[in-house]
Amino acid sequence: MTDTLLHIDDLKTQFFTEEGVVRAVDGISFDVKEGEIVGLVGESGAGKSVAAQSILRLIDPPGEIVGGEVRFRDEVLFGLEEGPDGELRQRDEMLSNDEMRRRIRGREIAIIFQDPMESLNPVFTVGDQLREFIKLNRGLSKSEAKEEAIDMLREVGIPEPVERYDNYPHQFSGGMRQRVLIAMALACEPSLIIADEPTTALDVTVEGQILSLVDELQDKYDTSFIWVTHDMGVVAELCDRVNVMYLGEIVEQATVDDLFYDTKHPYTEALLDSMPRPDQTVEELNPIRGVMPEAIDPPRGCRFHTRCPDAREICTEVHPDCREVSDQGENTHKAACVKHDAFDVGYEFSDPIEIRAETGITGDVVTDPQEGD
Ligand SMILES: Nc1ncnc2c1ncn2[C@@H]1O[C@H](COP(=O)(O)OP(=O)(O)OP(=O)(O)O)[C@@H](O)[C@H]1O
Ligand code: NI
Repeated sequence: MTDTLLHIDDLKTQFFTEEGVVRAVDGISFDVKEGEIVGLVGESGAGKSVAAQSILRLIDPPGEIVGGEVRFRDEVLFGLEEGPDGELRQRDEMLSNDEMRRRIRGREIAIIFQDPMESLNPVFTVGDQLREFIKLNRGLSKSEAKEEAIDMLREVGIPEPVERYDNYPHQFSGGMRQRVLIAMALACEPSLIIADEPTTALDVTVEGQILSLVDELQDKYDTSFIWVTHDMGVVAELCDRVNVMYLGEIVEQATVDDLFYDTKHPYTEALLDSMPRPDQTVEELNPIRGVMPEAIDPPRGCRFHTRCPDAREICTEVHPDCREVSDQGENTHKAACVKHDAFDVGYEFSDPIEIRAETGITGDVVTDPQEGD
């Protein structure tokens, strides 16, 4: 059996804005096992980045993690409990900000962002930045750290690493800069790397090269990954297991094969239908109808019902949790859709609903007319 590295339970992160409370991450649970690549997939605004940042407690005001638990091995990265006054407070075992900074971030869990220029300083050479990072985090001497930095550049496929060491970030292409960030992430041999759409800005060829590099490095170092993407093609190529996110929630959770060949949630189906495939012409592509409602005022019942082709009256009333829907055993395939027997709320006797016209063709943002809960 493989061990659980990261355990996320009912995690909630909100932004307290003037317009109201944005429920960006609204009770998600998933695990990452040792050596596994776990996908977090969904449309823009689903809450993927906020989820990724919440794991490392990188949420700034007006945002706040308001509930749930994040465990890394046997350490509590985030956890609340009810105090004697009935108010929620941080648990004693929860790591301090200082411990998060010194022991966890970068060393145990590294994060790679979409835009490398945000993580690389334009006024220092790529080599110097990598060397300083390694020196600081691994307590090596300057010359040892430089040697290690050059090795890492070679490892991630930068040609002529000795010469490239002295280049500035702007002298690197986008793909090469992402390779540098991967080198930086790997430099402390973390157990987990969280990658937030690092290949989205790259063209498909370069993206393909980076994905195979990650695959290779993952094999070699046995690093676990959380790979954030909106692209089901990337999921298919890279991931072992997948979590599909919609409006702050995980609506389906399965192995890649089960997700693609035994899809259980209509939203996942819609995502897969909208993905270009070699056996399809462009005309056959089916974009998902409508746009995702705002996380500030999510629809009642199932949050996807305003866009769902399978929606019935019951879907406007019952808010489904993400539960086991396969008969293959526990924790194999979960979905948050009441059309499955596991829910037993009378879906089959419920009337289909007309999807309101404005959610369809025009693509207007739908805010639910019903008052929130
Ligand atoms: N600083 C902030 N203040 C207010 N709302 C925020 C803030 N950051 C994120 N949000 C909101 O949280 C929700 C989730 O955003 P998030 O960036 O996690 O989405 P995403 O799935 O990563 O999308 P994308 O694919 O575009 O990166 C969105 O509704 C977004 O508007
Ligand atoms: Ni994002």
